Amino acid sequence: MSQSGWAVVVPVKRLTAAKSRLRGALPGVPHEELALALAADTLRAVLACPAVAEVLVVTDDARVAAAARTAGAQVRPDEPDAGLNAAFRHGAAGLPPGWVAGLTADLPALRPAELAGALLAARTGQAGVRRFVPDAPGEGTVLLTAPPGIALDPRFGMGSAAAHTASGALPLTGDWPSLRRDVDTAADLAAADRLGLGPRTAALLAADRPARAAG
Ligand SMILES: Nc1nc2c(ncn2[C@@H]2O[C@H](COP(=O)(O)OP(=O)(O)OP(=O)(O)O)[C@@H](O)[C@H]2O)c(=O)[nH]1
Ligand SMILES: C=C(OP(=O)(O)O)C(=O)O
Repeated sequence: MSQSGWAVVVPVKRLTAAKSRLRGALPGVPHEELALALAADTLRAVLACPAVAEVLVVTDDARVAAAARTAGAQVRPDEPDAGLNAAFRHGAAGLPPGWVAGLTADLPALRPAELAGALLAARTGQAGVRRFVPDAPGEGTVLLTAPPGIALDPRFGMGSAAAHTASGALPLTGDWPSLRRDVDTAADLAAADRLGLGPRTAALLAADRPARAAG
């Protein structure tokens, strides 16, 4: 990895269990295909971001792992298999010293330039502190960053924006709608569609159109 580039840790749950709140959003598409497409479009954007030197996917899902490797990411097993924050810690622990970010894998509208903008803001703000980008509603977190020598210390989960603030991280409040648009529900997916979806998720929405029209 280059001295100046970011290492980005992206955990992805097993597709059979992932994105349960989204189940049924596309009635004509198997749920696992939708969960895979969300992650693949997220990874595509991260890998296309010029500020990113290395992408580390933490997953136990064989299809996600294969797609991630093909796209150019590294893959680590989901150890100790103790949830999202443990997966972030595991991924970050295997990285050389440097700027580290943790990003959720449910950002199918993500634009590389918006991620680059947030990562730049994280580096140019107050020195020595963790920074985070809240999700669109403002209660969750999509991106958490740590400077060299500072642990990522992830507090993702319900109410994570408040948890990250309480842990000493500072919010980044730039205009990055595609970064903030995580997809948990059918309404979120529609909002991401309005922003402009990545190609894998867009193709599934197009394929599902007859099923939705019939329903
Ligand atoms: N590796 C790994 N990734 C996880 C785990 N839990 C969540 N993630 C990932 O973290 C991101 C944000 O998680 P959530 O929005 O809670 O996703 P989710 O658990 O798949 O969704 P729901 O079932 O609807 O709660 C998604 O990209 C998930 O794939 C986990 O235990 N291990
Ligand atoms: C994981 C998070 O939430 P959600 O499950 O809503 O994506 C979070 O915002 O930290």
